[in-house]
Amino acid sequence: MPTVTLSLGKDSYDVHVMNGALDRLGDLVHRSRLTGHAAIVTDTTVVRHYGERARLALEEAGYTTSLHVVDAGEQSKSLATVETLASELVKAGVDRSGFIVALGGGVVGDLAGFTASIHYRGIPFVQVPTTIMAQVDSSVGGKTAVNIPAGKNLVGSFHQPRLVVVDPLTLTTLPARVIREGMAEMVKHAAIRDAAMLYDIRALAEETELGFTLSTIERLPDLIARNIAIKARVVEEDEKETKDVRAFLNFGHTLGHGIEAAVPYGELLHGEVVSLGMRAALFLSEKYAGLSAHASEDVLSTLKALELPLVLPEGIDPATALEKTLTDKKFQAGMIRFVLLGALGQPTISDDITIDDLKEALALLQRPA
Ligand SMILES: NC(=O)c1ccc[n+]([C@@H]2O[C@H](COP(=O)([O-])OP(=O)(O)OC[C@H]3O[C@@H](n4cnc5c(N)ncnc54)[C@H](O)[C@@H]3O)[C@@H](O)[C@H]2O)c1
Ligand SMILES: O=C(O)C(=O)C[C@@H](O)[C@H](O)[C@H](O)COP(=O)(O)O
Ligand SMILES: [Zn+2]
Repeated sequence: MPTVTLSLGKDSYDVHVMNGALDRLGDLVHRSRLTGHAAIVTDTTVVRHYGERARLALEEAGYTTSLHVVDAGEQSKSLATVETLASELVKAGVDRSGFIVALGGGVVGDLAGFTASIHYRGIPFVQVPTTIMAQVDSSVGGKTAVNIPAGKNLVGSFHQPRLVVVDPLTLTTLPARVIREGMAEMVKHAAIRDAAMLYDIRALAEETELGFTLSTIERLPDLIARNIAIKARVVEEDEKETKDVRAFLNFGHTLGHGIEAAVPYGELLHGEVVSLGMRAALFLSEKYAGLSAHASEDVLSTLKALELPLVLPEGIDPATALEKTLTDKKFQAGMIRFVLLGALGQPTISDDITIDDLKEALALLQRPA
């Protein structure tokens, strides 16, 4: 099975990618030397598909388990859910020798990871991602967070998982919209580190007509592992985002997060706003960083092949999106740190983007691509 190792000193861990890995979860967890009670955190949709299999795999390896189910969707990434979950963990008898297993998409991973980072001042957790978004991006790297009304991911922590177990076969039950939005982060990885991958993503989009068949899934582990490796190398270089390297993973996210927070959380999926944010960032990259129109088109055509949004949906007020963008974490000392591309695979960070530039980019998003 492809295994990607994140080398982060005492916080190093493996990401195993294998069709069927879910049924080997107990064994893999055991090999990572975790002991104690396994508290499985999942959502109302994922529990129906994979809850029992995860529980069984852990119990067969000798773990006691409990199941903690939150509502499916972005609205569960909240401080209120953290409090409910933490109370449930206490009630279930999860003590400091226990650990959390985050079984689900990026919402469950971010929420469960954040809870693990503060519960009893920190317990270990394992990521078992079940969406493309979570398998190629959110389960790796240790960023955990919840949203608050002021903005996306504004309350969070860095807490690396002890282990990540990726089973691409779990993607067979994903709705097409969730597949598409997850692949936006693959496009991001391609844009910042691996331009050739744009062709593979387009081929996959055409071949599957956006629903994964079993024969496609057979080929997914390599593509997923390639994305994880891109992210792993960036995280190893700049784990806590202090060196202007990890911020590259935020390509398309600054305006994206503003747009995401401009409507009730969950109305637009994360990958959808990253698609919009990437169109805006490509425009600003052409204007300020010398990105060629041809390179820009390469990325845009991939987003189009995935049928991801490139125009602001009706009902999104650009002024609200701008206001929410101005509270993004990338603002420091009143200046926005914006990720641009000088060329495909060559991201840079600019401090020169002004509010007028952001307004111009939002105006662009109201015109057809
Ligand atoms: N921490 C990070 O580095 C990082 C990176 C990228 C995204 N994120 C966060 O991830 C979140 C988005 O994650 P997401 O796109 O996975 O959304 P999600 O977790 O809400 O999952 C999308 C939907 O798919 C359902 N689902 C999950 N797995 C399924 C399966 N196998 N079969 C059927 N249905 C399934 C879920 O119940 C949900 O309704 C956002 O909050 C975003 O901010 C975090
Ligand atoms: O891991 C990272 O670093 C990323 O930026 C990955 C992003 O895809 C992800 O959406 C992340 O949660 C955004 O981080 P934030 O610090 O902007 O909240
Ligand atoms: Zn993201």
